Amino acid sequence: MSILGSYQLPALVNEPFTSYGPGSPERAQLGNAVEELKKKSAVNIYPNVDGQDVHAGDQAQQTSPFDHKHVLTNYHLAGADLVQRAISSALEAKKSWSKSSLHDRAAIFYRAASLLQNEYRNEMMAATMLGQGKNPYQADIDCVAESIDFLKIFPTLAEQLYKAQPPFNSPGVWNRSECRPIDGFVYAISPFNFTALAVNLVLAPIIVGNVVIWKPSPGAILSSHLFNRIMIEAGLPAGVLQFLPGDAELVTDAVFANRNLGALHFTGSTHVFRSLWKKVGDKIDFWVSYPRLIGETSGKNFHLVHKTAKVRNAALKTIRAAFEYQGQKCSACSRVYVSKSVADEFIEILDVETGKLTMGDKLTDFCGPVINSAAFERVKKAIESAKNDSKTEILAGGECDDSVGYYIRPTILKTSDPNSEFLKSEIFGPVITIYVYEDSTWGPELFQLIDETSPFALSGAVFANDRTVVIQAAEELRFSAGNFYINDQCTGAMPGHQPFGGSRASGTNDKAGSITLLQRFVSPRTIKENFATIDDVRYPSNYE
Ligand SMILES: NC(=O)c1ccc[n+]([C@@H]2O[C@H](COP(=O)([O-])OP(=O)(O)OC[C@H]3O[C@@H](n4cnc5c(N)ncnc54)[C@H](O)[C@@H]3O)[C@@H](O)[C@H]2O)c1
Ligand SMILES: N[C@@H](CCC=O)C(=O)O
Repeated sequence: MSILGSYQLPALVNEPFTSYGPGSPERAQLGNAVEELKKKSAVNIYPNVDGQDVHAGDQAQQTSPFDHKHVLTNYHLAGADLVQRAISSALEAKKSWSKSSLHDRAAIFYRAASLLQNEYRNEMMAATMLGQGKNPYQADIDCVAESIDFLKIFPTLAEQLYKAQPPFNSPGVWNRSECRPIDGFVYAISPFNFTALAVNLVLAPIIVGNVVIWKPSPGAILSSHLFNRIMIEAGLPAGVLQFLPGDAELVTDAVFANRNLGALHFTGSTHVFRSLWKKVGDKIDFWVSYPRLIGETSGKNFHLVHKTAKVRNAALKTIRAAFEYQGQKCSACSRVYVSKSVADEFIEILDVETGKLTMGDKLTDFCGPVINSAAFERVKKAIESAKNDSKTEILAGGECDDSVGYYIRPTILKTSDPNSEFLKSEIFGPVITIYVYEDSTWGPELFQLIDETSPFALSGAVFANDRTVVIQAAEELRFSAGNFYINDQCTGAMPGHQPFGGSRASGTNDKAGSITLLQRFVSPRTIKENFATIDDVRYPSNYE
């Protein structure tokens, strides 16, 4: 549409969290939606290309981690030919999408936000809860609040990006800058654990005029499919977003067989991102341009508790950070360094309060299952190895039961070895490891230990009342975490509040839902227009 006005985008307002408290109408409505989904027979889901479902050949299933006999979806897998077709028509769709106005794109995003806020809220909540193993609170902050925030914030961020213009103009000259989408198409690969992260992965490129080939996670097919439907209903033109569930390697190899890859937008584990980086690097002469590689990956996030900390506050927030959503947040706290002077009190609170956490599939349960059998076996193996480690004791939890769902009790380990494997590697489950430090080691020795024990640098927190201590930790741990918290848990970053991402082995730190992320998806063009004419080739300095 022609723009015959200087439009202003609506002011940003965060989507509030819903309480789902006892007796609330929203709890009742959600309960109905969950029961309805439980009773429903498995939904057939297909790759969606140009807005149309494509009945592909092979199939797979998404089961509920609460009950692995409950098949939520039978989904069809995209083959290599379909991937090529999807890329070709996405590139065709890009011809008009890249020229559309930001306001028209924004209107689609706002419409999608409204659909998610209203018509689709409970369906999306049920899909995220049963599909990804979340309770109402964890699902709400993810598939409703954070997803809507992404839908609303991206147009505003794109507007800010577009507004950045060259500050200098010589007399008679007008310099302009335009944010073209990048060459080719964007390939987005999403993780299972956050519906909102899939939203971020596909929408960041789209708002600035790119087209996206999306391979959703097998652990989040239902919620991903629903989000794709919402975007279609909101008016996203056919071909701009191609939804391609399928075998991860097959789809990726088919995508990487096309020379027009403009960017990889990935969220998931470090080892997968590294393997993808290598594949792209190995074919550097093949690509039309230099594919941009954007990845937010794993973490080994810390809480550092000083002797001046409010101990109960630190312990309770540690429980939330470690065990909410069964520790399956990339930001989850998985190692705690606690001062010897307060360690007994801290551990006692941790132990007592963790023991009270309920686990199951009721709406009121605090903990649920881990996502699948592979995750269950991985976490169980880590707990087994803790049992056999002479320097590690299990203070709480450790019980694993996959008879119905993939349940693992929140587990607290304590190690006397500052270089323990349990302080280094990501387990990605409800397991936390405590290391008690001597108060005398506070300072460079302790900071170096925290900084260098693990290769990751995603999130971390310091708990202390003494301001000099807070300042010292914030300074000395500057490169140990991309998201740093003071007297708060190291999870729960919100778009527009605490843009999220980490460096080192944790990723390229482009920050989900931020202007720095959008910058990765534009290829600026500078335009200089000169209103003056010349009639002599020489400059004054050329005259004798
Ligand atoms: N830093 C962040 O913002 C962030 C956010 C969420 C999750 N994570 C990380 O993600 C991990 C958990 O998520 P996950 O289990 O979905 O991760 P994952 O790496 O197993 O899978 C992520 C995506 O990659 C795909 N994939 C897997 N193997 C592939 C291959 N060989 N080629 C191409 N694609 C492949 C999967 O199908 C999925 O879509 C954890 O390590 C967590 O820390 C990081
Ligand atoms: N924004 C979320 C990201 C979690 C990643 O899996 C958090 O900070 O907890």
